[in-house]
Amino acid sequence: MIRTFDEILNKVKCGVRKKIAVAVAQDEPVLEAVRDAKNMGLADAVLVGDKEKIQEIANALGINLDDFEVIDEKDNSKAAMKAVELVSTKKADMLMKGLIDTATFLRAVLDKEKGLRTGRVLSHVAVFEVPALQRILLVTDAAMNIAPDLNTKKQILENAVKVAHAIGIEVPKVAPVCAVEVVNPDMQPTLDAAALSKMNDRGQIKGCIVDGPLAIDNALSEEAAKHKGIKSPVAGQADIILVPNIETGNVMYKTLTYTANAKNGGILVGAAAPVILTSRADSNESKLYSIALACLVACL
Ligand SMILES: CCCC(=O)OP(=O)(O)O
Repeated sequence: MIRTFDEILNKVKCGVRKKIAVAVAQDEPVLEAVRDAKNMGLADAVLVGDKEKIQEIANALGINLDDFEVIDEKDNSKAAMKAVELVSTKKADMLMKGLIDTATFLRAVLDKEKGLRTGRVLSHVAVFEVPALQRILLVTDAAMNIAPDLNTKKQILENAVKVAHAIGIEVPKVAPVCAVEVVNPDMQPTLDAAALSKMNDRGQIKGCIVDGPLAIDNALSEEAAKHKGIKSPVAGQADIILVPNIETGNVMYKTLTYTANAKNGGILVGAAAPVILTSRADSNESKLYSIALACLVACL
């Protein structure tokens, strides 16, 4: 069983160094992460952003910019578009969000002409190493889909299963979480959770075990499930938490990061290339883990 990001980093051995296009690269943790990814042989990077600021930060960190291509673009929207274009024209293999808000970054990713749309649902998959848990935990979707319907949730779930498989979780257990563990016709997420579970039973969703609705306590804790008398193949053992909406996902992401001492990484799946997407406030370590996840998915 995969328990740590160190194990995930050790798995990234597909041989070919990837190239990352970083949108708005003038940020300390971003530059530290791309430096470390380069030193570890994972990836090279093209840095798009304010060249003077990038140089200033690189000097302070002792990073030699000769090791990186730098494209000067001071406007954040244009820098994001330029980085996306590098990926869509195959000059880079993957895209990375730098010091730019998620909405502006995603506008470039979704640009109809130059963006990275594929026709599939794009969704965010966050991966956590939580000290209180004995396993790696995936949470989806904390950043992209605002209020997904059943069909979108199915595809979000499938994107997360793909990442779980890449990490080495062979048959991930998926908990579509809600506020209650029973189907309540007045609570749409419970209806969707039940439908996703039945779709999994009938082979419409493959490569995983889905069971819900579950609440977050009995998805994560066997004791809580036992105490509430819930019998489920997923209860207490969930590898993937499928949240009902972006608010739940984003709050869970930041709560785990800031109060549970969790390590995290995150990527967007379903685009024409892997997209490294963390919070601006996440650490350099978190951004490095996200690069590793993107490399793993790119090797599929
Ligand atoms: C995956 C989290 C996305 C997010 O909330 O980013 P920001 O904190 O930079 O807005």
